[in-house]
Amino acid sequence: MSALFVAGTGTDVGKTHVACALIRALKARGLAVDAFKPVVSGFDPADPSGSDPARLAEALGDPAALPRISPRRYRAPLAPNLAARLEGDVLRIDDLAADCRAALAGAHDLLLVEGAGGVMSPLTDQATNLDLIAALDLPVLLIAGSYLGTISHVLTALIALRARGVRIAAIVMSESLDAPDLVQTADALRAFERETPIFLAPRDEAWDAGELADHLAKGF
Ligand SMILES: Nc1ncnc2c1ncn2[C@@H]1O[C@H](COP(=O)(O)OP(=O)(O)OP(=O)(O)O)[C@@H](O)[C@H]1O
Ligand SMILES: C[C@H](N)[C@H](N)CCCCCC(=O)O
Ligand SMILES: [Mg+2]
Repeated sequence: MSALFVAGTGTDVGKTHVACALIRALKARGLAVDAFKPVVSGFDPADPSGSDPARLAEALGDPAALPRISPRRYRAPLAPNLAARLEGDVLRIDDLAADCRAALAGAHDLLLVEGAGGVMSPLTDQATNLDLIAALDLPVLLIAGSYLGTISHVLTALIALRARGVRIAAIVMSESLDAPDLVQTADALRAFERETPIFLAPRDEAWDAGELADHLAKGF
């Protein structure tokens, strides 16, 4: 195992939620897991508790890891390049890729790299999450919601990823609020996507990512 890029079909679909559950499941299986989110926006330094890096750090069991997990943290809840510019920073894809490569060089069985927004969301003024995924040549764990409309978003993301030769390790459909039936939606997606395994993440306190962890532990 080495690293997975946790990409979303959009923002707020469940990337961090699934990544945290996967971290817990892999740690429970004795694997050395780490996480990295190259840039986070919507980050409140006065109250970082609900932020992506804080949640990832908590799942790792290392709350002090927050600044290491996300070295580039911006306040505005906007695309990273816009949020950074409001604070006088200009994000460059080469810098983000270099940060990710440094994290990849760390000691772990598996590193989860979480993007920002969806596959085609901008990270810089000229580069998207997909450009970073391609630059790093990482396989993707694609996270989708289960809201009405998600099937188009998943299939579109898959086309974009495959157009750049990106390998997809698995798809996780994370149950959205006020959404149609999760199982029915996943079955409807499977009718169009037969190549990649699709795992469900129901909105259930008892759910854990054990099945996904076991699948990934076999290699991807
Ligand atoms: N399966 C689920 N069960 C319970 N809560 C969920 C589930 N999926 C997502 N959520 C909740 O939905 C919200 C958005 O999820 P999350 O923060 O993981 O999205 P994201 O894709 O990481 O967003 P961003 O693009 O900001 O990184 C969070 O409050 C999260 O806890
Ligand atoms: C602030 C939010 N939670 C994410 N971190 C950033 C989402 C950027 C989406 C950009 C876009 O695709 O329009
Ligand atoms: Mg997130």
